[in-house]
Formats: sequence, structure tokens, C-alpha cells
Amino acid sequence: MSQDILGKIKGGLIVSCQALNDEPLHSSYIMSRMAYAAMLGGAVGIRANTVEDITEIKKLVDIPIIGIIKKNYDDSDVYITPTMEEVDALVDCGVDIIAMDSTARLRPKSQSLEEFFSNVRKKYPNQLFMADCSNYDEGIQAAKLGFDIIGTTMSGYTPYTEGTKLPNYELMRSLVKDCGKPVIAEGGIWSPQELKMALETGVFAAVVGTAITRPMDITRRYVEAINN
Ligand SMILES: CC(=O)N[C@H](C=O)[C@@H](O)[C@H](O)[C@H](O)COP(=O)(O)O
Repeated sequence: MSQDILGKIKGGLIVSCQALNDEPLHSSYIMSRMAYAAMLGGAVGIRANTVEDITEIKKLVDIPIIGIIKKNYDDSDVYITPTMEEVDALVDCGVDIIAMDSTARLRPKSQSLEEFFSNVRKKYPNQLFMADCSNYDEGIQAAKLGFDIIGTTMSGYTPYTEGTKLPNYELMRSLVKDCGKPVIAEGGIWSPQELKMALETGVFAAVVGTAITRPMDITRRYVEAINN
């Protein structure tokens, strides 16, 4: 089963379809149509946020879904699937892969990733989990903890990686070489050429989000090109 899911996404493009409540396209209906368009365009998987969006997306697409729940807690900077509550909700709605922040930062209630993930794995031994990491050490650590997939998602988004040039090909390359798990490239891939370069590092698959599904940011890039 897990191997089937991995087989379906191998070597392909996963499209992230997300719009938070402060974004213009915030709507489960719109995200489901985005996902449908991505599937028709040839995406092998979808990455999506919230049970509501995932439920709508599942009505229209039959390719693997990487599910997350972004939630802010007062006592932690971790916001991608931070606690068991979000993991439970994602398992209940049925996603192929659950992704979660796997940085060195403490989760809510001062929980370490190690402590948290050992509980998660005990509770859900057969679920595929993806580790959203920001640097090499976190990727290696997540692989040791038993994550099934290692992602470069958080590179540039932790205080200690801020300013990193994206896409972070070097991180992709080094994790592919050393972590022993399938690596998913994610973060800052804007062009088809960059996607190709990411896959050439040896990663298992790659996620593109903003460049495909956030028209406000896409428009801004065009406008900046003529205003500078
Ligand atoms: C750092 C963080 O919270 N990243 C989020 C993770 O789910 C999304 O906002 C990104 O859109 C996604 O990772 C895809 O990356 P990009 O949009 O750069 O192609």
C-alpha cells in the first residue's frame, strides 16, 4: 500500500493547493478546482491544508494527497501539523501522506519532535509521514526517527535558515546522498527549469505551490519585473 503510493508520485510533480484565510483564493471549492486542474495538467500528487480543503479535493482527484493542517499555537513557532490533534484529524479524513514540521524547534507544550513523533508512530504504524525540514541535520534526524519521506519544505523559513537561496539544491543533493529515505524537494521552485534542476539532484519527487496556485504572488512577480 505505502509502496503503491510512493510508486505513483516517483519522479513527478506534486502541486500544493493552499490558500490560508487571509489569502484571496481562500475557499475549499477553489482549492478543489485548483487540484483538479493540476491533475489534468499531469500532476502526480496534491499537497493540501485543512480537512475542509482535503475533503473537497478528494471529490475531484484520485491522485495521492499529502495533507497538512496549519495551526498557530501561542507557545510555539511550529505551525505545520504541530500536535496530535491535527494528525488525528488528517488520519480521519484519509490522506495518503501526512506532512509535519520536523525542524529542531519545540512544538506546543515544549514537546520535542522526537517525543512527538514516537507517539505518532505508535498510534499510526502504517501511515506514511513526511518530515518538513529546514536543514541537513534535521533531515538526517527525521530519517532516524522513522519518517518515510524527507522534505526540504522549511529551508529558508526557520530563523537559522533565513535568507537561504531557494530552491535549495544543495540541501536536496546532500539529503539524497545521506538520509537513506525518499527526498521531496519543496520550497521556492518557480519555473519548469528549476523543477527539472530539482529532480536532477536525485530527489524522489518535487512540490510546486505558489508558482502554480497563488495568482496574487504570480502577478506580483510580473509587476515587479516591469517596475524595476
Ligand atoms: C514554509 C511553508 O509554510 N510552506 C508551506 C507548506 O505547506 C506552503 O505555504 C508552500 O506553498 C509549499 O511549501 C510549497 O512551496 P512553494 O509555494 O514555495 O512552491
